[in-house]
Amino acid sequence: MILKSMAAPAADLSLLRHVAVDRNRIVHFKARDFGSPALNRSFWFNRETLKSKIGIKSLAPYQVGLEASKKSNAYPCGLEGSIGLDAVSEGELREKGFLGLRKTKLVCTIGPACCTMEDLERLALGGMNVARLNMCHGTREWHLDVIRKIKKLNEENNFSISVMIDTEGSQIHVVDHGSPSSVKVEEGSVWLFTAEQYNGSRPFTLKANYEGFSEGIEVGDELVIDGGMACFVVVEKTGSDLHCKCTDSGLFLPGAKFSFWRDGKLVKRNYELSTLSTKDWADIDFGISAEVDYFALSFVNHADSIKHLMKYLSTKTTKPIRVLAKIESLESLYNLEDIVQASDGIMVARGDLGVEIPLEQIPTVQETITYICRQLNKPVIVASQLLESMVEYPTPTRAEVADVSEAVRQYADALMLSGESAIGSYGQKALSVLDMTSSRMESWSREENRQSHLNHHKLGVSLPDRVAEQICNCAVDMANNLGVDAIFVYTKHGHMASLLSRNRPNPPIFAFTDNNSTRMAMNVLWGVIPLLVDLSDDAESNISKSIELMKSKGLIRQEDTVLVVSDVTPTPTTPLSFQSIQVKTIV
Ligand SMILES: Nc1ncnc2c1ncn2[C@@H]1O[C@H](COP(=O)(O)OP(=O)(O)O)[C@@H](O)[C@H]1O
Ligand SMILES: C=C(OP(=O)(O)O)C(=O)O
Ligand SMILES: [K+]
Ligand SMILES: [Mg+2]
Repeated sequence: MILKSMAAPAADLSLLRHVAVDRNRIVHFKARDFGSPALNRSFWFNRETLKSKIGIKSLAPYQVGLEASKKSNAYPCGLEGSIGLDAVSEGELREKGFLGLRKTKLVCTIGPACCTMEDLERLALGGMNVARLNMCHGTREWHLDVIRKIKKLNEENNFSISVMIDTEGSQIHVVDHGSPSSVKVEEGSVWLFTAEQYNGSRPFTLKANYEGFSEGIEVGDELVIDGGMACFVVVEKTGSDLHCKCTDSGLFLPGAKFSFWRDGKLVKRNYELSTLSTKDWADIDFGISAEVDYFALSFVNHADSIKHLMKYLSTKTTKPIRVLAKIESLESLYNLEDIVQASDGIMVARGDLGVEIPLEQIPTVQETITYICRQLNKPVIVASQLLESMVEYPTPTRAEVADVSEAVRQYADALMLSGESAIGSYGQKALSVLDMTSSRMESWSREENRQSHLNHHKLGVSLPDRVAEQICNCAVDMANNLGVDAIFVYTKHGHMASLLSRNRPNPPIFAFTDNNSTRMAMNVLWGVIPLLVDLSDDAESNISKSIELMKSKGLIRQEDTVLVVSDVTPTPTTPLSFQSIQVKTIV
């Protein structure tokens, strides 16, 4: 499939790394040099461009497919004005056509390395769908400033970037180890772990943030720093202080997290810490007043904390804010289905998960969580260390690219950057690596027809719910079998869009809504492109209006086929409302 290292005949193609053609007749060019923003991602050309640029002969095995293509995949520029589609999706659609739209959503953690207006704009143009603010770091003023910038960009540049607040949560960690940066730990050295105030004059002393940190811990227990950055054995316990001898040398990073192990199993100890601390509640209030779109709740152990927060939100604001549960503790894995059911979505927070479960279990746990989320129709974000080496280096390791590809192959809804964007020097490049890698894996999955192997647990209980679910399952089957260009759906709360997305269709799902919260919430749904439009009570007129608008902008064209899932408006003669699937060929 990949036509490797083609000798590029034209000078401006000399940077091409490889050329690939997929079965959708999309030709991908990859830049050799990530340094050029213009060549920083795959390119899609139509066959005319191909002929003139590199000579169609060199693509002989694919010529039939290319010639048979009923139209080029690139779209001409149309009229100005808004049709409720964000500028980035519109640009991508024009450049790449329907099948060129990336399905996997991208979340970027905003930190000091990417918080100017220009940085945020570049991330938006690079494909960021959601900006994540981690309340573990920075002040509320700093976060508010970022939120305001994002909202301004959304308004002025017609972007659609959602804002996510990620709570600090209650977790035991090191607050002071005597140095502002990392400290090397030598094998055999004995360290004092204490919750007491520590003046920094004693060497080998660490202060923990919670006085009960050593409750239930015994001499002989193993103490693991950050999931393996260094290991100790507890050699003495005096009061709540622990004297620990290093058995495996390594590093203490600022804010290092630690876990205790006995007989190869995690020692459970911090249940009494509530998932939401006093500071977290204040951060939640901050998020409500800043009108964010999602809360990601750290260290959720039980569904109750999600329900509690949702109830609180319903009394505090009329704007729906979606609540995502971060799966990052051993305890949460015991209650996984309940947590997934209770939340609006999940984040596989592999950073802290790796402190609580053995690292080799993370890939299978990730796959299980991703699977359960799709079964229960909840979006899932795979997070942490996807491209960790890019915090420092301009290219990822091969293994990191393989990790990203695996998450996409598992059909995760979204991928997240942490330090890569927050503090790294190559945040935009990291984003473009996610963009390229996910696009490539998505097209491979389509070629392999992998989504046909997805089988689904039945969700609906009531008849209307079961009907909606069946309509969406069948609609996706039809859309794939007919090879339609796009799916259109009209949705108030995003439910129908999510039921379509759950089936991971080949064509993109254009989800029209008149509710801005729904629009922003759909930014984490796989393959869904949200559009904010005025919707009337007349479903048929909504359909024709949206098709006409898209057509007038040159975004859909004659011969394009659209599969439309919509409600049918009740009339005096047919007072029942029901849903329909229609296939429309644009004339
Ligand atoms: N708002 C911020 N201010 C300063 N530094 C930040 C901010 N957000 C993130 N960072 C930095 O980026 C790193 C990676 O982000 P993240 O994964 O969210 O946090 P952590 O590593 O604490 O789990 C953090 O360790 C921190 O150094
Ligand atoms: C995403 C995570 O949470 P945080 O960065 O807040 O620790 C994680 O632990 O992987
Ligand atoms: K956090
Ligand atoms: Mg975490």
